[in-house]
Amino acid sequence: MENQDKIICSELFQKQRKVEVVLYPAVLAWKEIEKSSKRSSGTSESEHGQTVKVCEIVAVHKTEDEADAQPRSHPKRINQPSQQYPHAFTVSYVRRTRQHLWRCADVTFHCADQQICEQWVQVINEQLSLLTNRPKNLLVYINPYGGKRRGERIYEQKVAPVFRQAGIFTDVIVTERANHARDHLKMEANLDDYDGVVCVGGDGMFSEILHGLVTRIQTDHGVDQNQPDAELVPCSLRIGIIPAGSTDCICFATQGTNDPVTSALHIVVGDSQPMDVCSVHHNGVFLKYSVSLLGYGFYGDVLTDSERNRWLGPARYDLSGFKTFLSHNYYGGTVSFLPADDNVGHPRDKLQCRSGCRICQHKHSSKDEHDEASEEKEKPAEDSDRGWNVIHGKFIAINSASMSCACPRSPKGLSPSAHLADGTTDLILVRKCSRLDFFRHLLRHTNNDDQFDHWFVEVHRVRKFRFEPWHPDLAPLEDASEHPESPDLSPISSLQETYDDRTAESSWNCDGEILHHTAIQVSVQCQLIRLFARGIEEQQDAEVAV
Ligand SMILES: CCCCCCCCCCCCC/C=C/[C@@H](O)[C@H](COP(=O)(O)O)NC(=O)CCCCC
Ligand SMILES: Nc1ncnc2c1ncn2[C@@H]1O[C@H](COP(=O)(O)OP(=O)(O)O)[C@@H](O)[C@H]1O
Ligand SMILES: [Ca+2]
Repeated sequence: MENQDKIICSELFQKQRKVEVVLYPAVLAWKEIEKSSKRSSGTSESEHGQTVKVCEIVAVHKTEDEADAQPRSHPKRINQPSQQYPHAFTVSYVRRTRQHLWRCADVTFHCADQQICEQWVQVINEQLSLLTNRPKNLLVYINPYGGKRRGERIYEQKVAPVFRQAGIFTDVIVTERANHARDHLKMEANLDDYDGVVCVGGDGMFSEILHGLVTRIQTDHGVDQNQPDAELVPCSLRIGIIPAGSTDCICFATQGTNDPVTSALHIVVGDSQPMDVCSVHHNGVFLKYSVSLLGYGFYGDVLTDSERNRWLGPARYDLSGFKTFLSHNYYGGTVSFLPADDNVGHPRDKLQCRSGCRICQHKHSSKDEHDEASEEKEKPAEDSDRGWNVIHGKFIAINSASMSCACPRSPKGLSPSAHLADGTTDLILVRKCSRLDFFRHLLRHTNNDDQFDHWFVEVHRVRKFRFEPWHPDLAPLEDASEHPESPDLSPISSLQETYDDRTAESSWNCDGEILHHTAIQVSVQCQLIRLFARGIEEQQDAEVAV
């Protein structure tokens, strides 16, 4: 960096070392300039200094407390250089640790001159105030009931201190009932007062915030959500997720971890990650939005069963997962889908969506999308099915993953290469197969093997899809698509005897909420919302240059 780029440069004192500290427009850098004679480690002086991106500085403050201002390792020594440097300021910044975890680290610089100390604090604060993407006012909703019921404690102990340190003002609402947050956002909240909304809870709680916010924006703009082809208005407020639920898939899949402090820091630095939203309709009536999993069959049944055991907390999913696996139900139906264009890749191309993903950035301009939508509306009725594929079959699971759906149970997720903001969803069809085969498929969600590499699994990247369960009277007696060489070798097939796949229906799991209709039409709304996140960072991005 050139000399003229320097905003301020001083010789200061840090941990018994004299350092040259320089603030550039985008970077704070410090480097030892004089080897301390008192250093006991005997290690050679570091050639390279340390740097922190200005956009990752959380706060700077004058270190008022004497104890903080003095280096702590040698409190009794007199004639320490620290005595010549009685003034100090502390810079708090984002430090990356393992596995996408972020922590707030402090570095304290000591100076001889009070004015220089104050000048540093002022100049760094001025640089921070230029970062216009940082939120100043947030509306926080806490679900005290989700996950292990620790939402309030997590917020008070881990998140509120970080917001305070960063000077963020918050209005906090602890919900008193299901849909409290949704209704408040829809009808009461004065959205102009805030730069973002924070959700403390799991995927179900996120779904409440999503519905409240998206519905409010559409109402304010006179958009009718019941029209499946309506052009929805994107939300200007970003949403932050503090994970305090049972699966926390939306948080995990957008930042690589479900850690509350990491989430708080992504909010503080003002990250922005666009995200697709699926709109779900039944016969032209709006049902729900979904951002992660829409699952019929296995994941619908797991969710239905798990709600009866909510008292078990997150473990309810393990119990219900096991029971649902044993019951080995399958469901007849017809799936139709509109494939995505080739330029968004394929679910098996192993191109994972990461921070700054090129596929997501390549999204069609809004104009193109608008033209496409109008074109579709103008088509004559007999053409409206053009380009659609239709599959009839018996399915153990029909999953639509609009993002990877990575979570602690499955760190690579249901569709490891799904993208957060490409305007598509990955439609995974798991046909009727043996229990052992289905077990192998499930197991592959937890290791490096390809979960799509089975004869009974197919996956398509789509922009829209529809599902129609087989009507009992109209259902074909045999499904021609079944694999002839893979009979169900289940040792406990007696469990199946009373199960009639011609009449049975499952339910849809929509981001952890049950849908009350089985026949649905789904359409992906490209980049309808934005999160305080940046996608999962590649390992080299994660290293702070030193
Ligand atoms: C032999 C071991 C097999 C293990 C297979 C595990 C596969 C797990 C894939 C999980 C995908 C989860 C997708 C996200 C769903 C959530 O939206 C939903 C609600 O979350 P929350 O509100 O935080 O409770 N969670 C679920 O539906 C739970 C699915 C658990 C399945 C075992
Ligand atoms: N105060 C409350 N009392 C009861 N239920 C609530 C409350 N606030 C939110 N909910 C509901 O709790 C459900 C689960 O919330 P969530 O935070 O996703 O936890 P989990 O991940 O454990 O399912 C959601 O359906 C949400 O609507
Ligand atoms: Ca997507």
